[in-house]
Amino acid sequence: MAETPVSVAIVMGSQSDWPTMIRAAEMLDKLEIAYDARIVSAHRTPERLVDFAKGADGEGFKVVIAGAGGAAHLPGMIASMTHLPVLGVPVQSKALSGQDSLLSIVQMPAGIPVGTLAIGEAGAANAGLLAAAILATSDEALAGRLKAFRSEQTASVAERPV
Ligand SMILES: Nc1c(C(=O)O)ncn1[C@@H]1O[C@H](COP(=O)(O)O)[C@@H](O)[C@H]1O
Repeated sequence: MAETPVSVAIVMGSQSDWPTMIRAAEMLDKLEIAYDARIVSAHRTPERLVDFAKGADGEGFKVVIAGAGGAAHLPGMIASMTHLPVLGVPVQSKALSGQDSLLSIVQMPAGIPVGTLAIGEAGAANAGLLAAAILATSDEALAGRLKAFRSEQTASVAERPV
């Protein structure tokens, strides 16, 4: 059987971002999308960042999910070096509760977009779902799994709280 191509890269600025970014990974697992998770930092590993961003297309990735906290330059720097869609997840920082992460990711200059999600775990989960939605535009089986996920979610919401 042919191996599933690894179509999503999940990158994060630090190991400490993983408890947030694992929510994206869990969503991709649920939808049977193969991914590779890596630590890449614009600040601490600049050469790794350049190699990753310039090589992402060649590696076969179709979507990049990039999470970072604080002075979160990672998603924008990746976006500057690849034409692949980049989904930015603002990781909740201790000092400013992720407001810093959000503003540094969302305020991109026109010309280099980063699709910015909400702060924290909900944003990471939605980044996984948005990556799935992008891939589903050219993958009918995945579109079916995404629709099934939505239906199950709808069915799981009770009509009354008690
Ligand atoms: N924002 C960035 C970048 C970057 O943007 O390249 N690299 C690391 N970081 C962030 O620094 C925070 C603290 O990192 P540590 O916990 O390792 O001190 C993390 O949320 C990480 O994403």
